[in-house]
Amino acid sequence: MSFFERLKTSAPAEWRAYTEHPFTNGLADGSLPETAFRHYLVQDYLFLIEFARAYALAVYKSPSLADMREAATGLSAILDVEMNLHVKLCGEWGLSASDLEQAPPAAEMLAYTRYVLDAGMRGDLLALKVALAPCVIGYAEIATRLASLRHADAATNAYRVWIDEYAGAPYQEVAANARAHMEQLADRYATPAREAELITIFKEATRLEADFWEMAWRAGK
Ligand SMILES: Cc1ncc(CN)c(N)n1
Repeated sequence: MSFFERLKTSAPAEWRAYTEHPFTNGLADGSLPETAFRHYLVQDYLFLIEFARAYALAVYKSPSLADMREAATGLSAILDVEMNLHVKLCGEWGLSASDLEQAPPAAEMLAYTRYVLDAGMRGDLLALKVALAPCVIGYAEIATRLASLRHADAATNAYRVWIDEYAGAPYQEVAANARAHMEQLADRYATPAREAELITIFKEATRLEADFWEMAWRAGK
C-alpha cells in the first residue's frame, strides 16, 4: 500500500467527512445556496494566501534543489492559477481582488492555515507535505467524484466552473505531482517510528478541511 493510501486508511471517518461533505454534493447538483459558495470563495482566497506562505516554507525546508523546485511549482500553481479562479468568480458579484484580501478572516480559515504552518515550522519537509496533502490531493479526488456524478442539469449548474477547474487536467496534474513527491519523501524520511506522528498531522488537517466546508455550509442556512 502506498504511503498516501496508508494515511487515508488511518483516517477513514475524517476523510469521508471531508470528501463527502454536503457542501460538495451541493456543488455537484447546483443546490448549494449562493451565500454559502460566496462565503467559501472569499475565505478560500484568504486561505490560498496563507497556503502560498506554506509552500514558500516548503521551499525553505527543502533538503535538495529538486525538492525546492517542486515546492516552487506548487507555489506558482496557487499564485498564478488557482487564485485567478476566485478573482474571476467573485468579480461576477462585484468583488475585487483587494476586497477579497481585506475580508475579515474566519476562525476556521485561521485555525486550518495556522495548523499547517505550525506543522511545517516544527517539522521537516515530509511533515509539511503531509499537512498539505488533504488540501491539494483531496480537492483532486473530490472534483473527480463530483464530475462523475453527471447530474441532469450539469450544463446549467452555476458551480460547474468550480468542478471543471479542479477536475481538469492542469489541477489533476498538480495533485498527482504532489502525491508522487510525497511518496518519494516518505521513502526517504518516513520511519515506522514516525508513522503515528505523520498520521496525526494528516488526520488533523483533514478534520480542519471538513470544518472549512462546514463553516461555509452554515453561512448558507
Ligand atoms: C480549503 C481548501 N482546501 C483545498 C484547496 C485546493 N487547493 C482549496 N482551494 N481550499
